[in-house]
Amino acid sequence: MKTVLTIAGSDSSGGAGIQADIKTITAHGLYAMSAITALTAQNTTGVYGIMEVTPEFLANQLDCIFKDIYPDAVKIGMVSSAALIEVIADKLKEYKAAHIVVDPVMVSTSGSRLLAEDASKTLIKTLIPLAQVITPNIPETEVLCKMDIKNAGDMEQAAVKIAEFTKGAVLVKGGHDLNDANDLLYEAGTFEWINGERIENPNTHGTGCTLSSAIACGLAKGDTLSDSVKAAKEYISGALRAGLNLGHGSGPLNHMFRI
Ligand SMILES: Nc1ncnc2c1ncn2[C@@H]1O[C@H](COP(=O)(O)OP(=O)(O)O)[C@@H](O)[C@H]1O
Ligand SMILES: Cc1ncc(COP(=O)(O)OP(=O)(O)O)c(N)n1
Repeated sequence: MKTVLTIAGSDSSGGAGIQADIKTITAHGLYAMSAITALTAQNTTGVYGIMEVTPEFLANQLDCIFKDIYPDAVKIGMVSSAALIEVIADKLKEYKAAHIVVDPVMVSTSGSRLLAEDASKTLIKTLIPLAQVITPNIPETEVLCKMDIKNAGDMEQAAVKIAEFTKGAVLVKGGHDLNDANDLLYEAGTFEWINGERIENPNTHGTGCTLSSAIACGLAKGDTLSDSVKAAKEYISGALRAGLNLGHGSGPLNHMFRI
């Protein structure tokens, strides 16, 4: 059985973070493992508290995983501090991890900062260059490339700029575009638009986490990046279309849509 490791934060409401990743990986028929970077007290209305693990404890989790069940792909989500980012980068290099997907989670859609302001530089310098693909949403892309994004042309320009300092591919996600849900994959100097119909559903909590772990599943199975992204996009659309109306805010996706 193929295995995927998620390194991310826990979402107590189960919609994003580690919980969304494990649901996604399991729904793809792969074996899910997790290294938790932080606990969040969170629900569909917002993030009300964050408690980080220590760098030593994160290192301990990663050693336990890599020495026993080697992951075929690794997805990285919320990592809130520079010290934790450095531990992850060191361990991924030590164990020669492959097929790394980095979702550069910075701020939740509900407006909470999930990455310390001073940690962005460490993320860019140490972790992002290890990734086969990074998956920023539009606000994260604006931070990474220091430009405003208003249209598809800006997304293309931003992807090229970001690829100058990442060694891998860039997937600029279009979920925050109010008209379309078109994502742009920039890989080895080539643009590929992966278009999607915008689904009218206010319950989009965890879309980014779900997309990145679904991409990791494709890569773990040996699919190309392009095919992995297309399949992940179909998975997101299915989970949004199936609908689920839980909580008082932006609720979670329906991962049971294929069952
Ligand atoms: N309403 C929607 N309809 C269809 N696809 C969506 C919708 N909202 C987000 N997506 C898709 O979900 C994925 C995650 O995108 P996005 O919401 O931008 O990320 P994040 O959760 O990191 O902010 C992307 O593939 C995006 O196109
Ligand atoms: C623990 C944790 N990790 C990540 C997020 C952000 O989730 P994401 O899917 O990127 O986007 P939103 O759910 O905020 O739209 C989170 N909230 N919690």
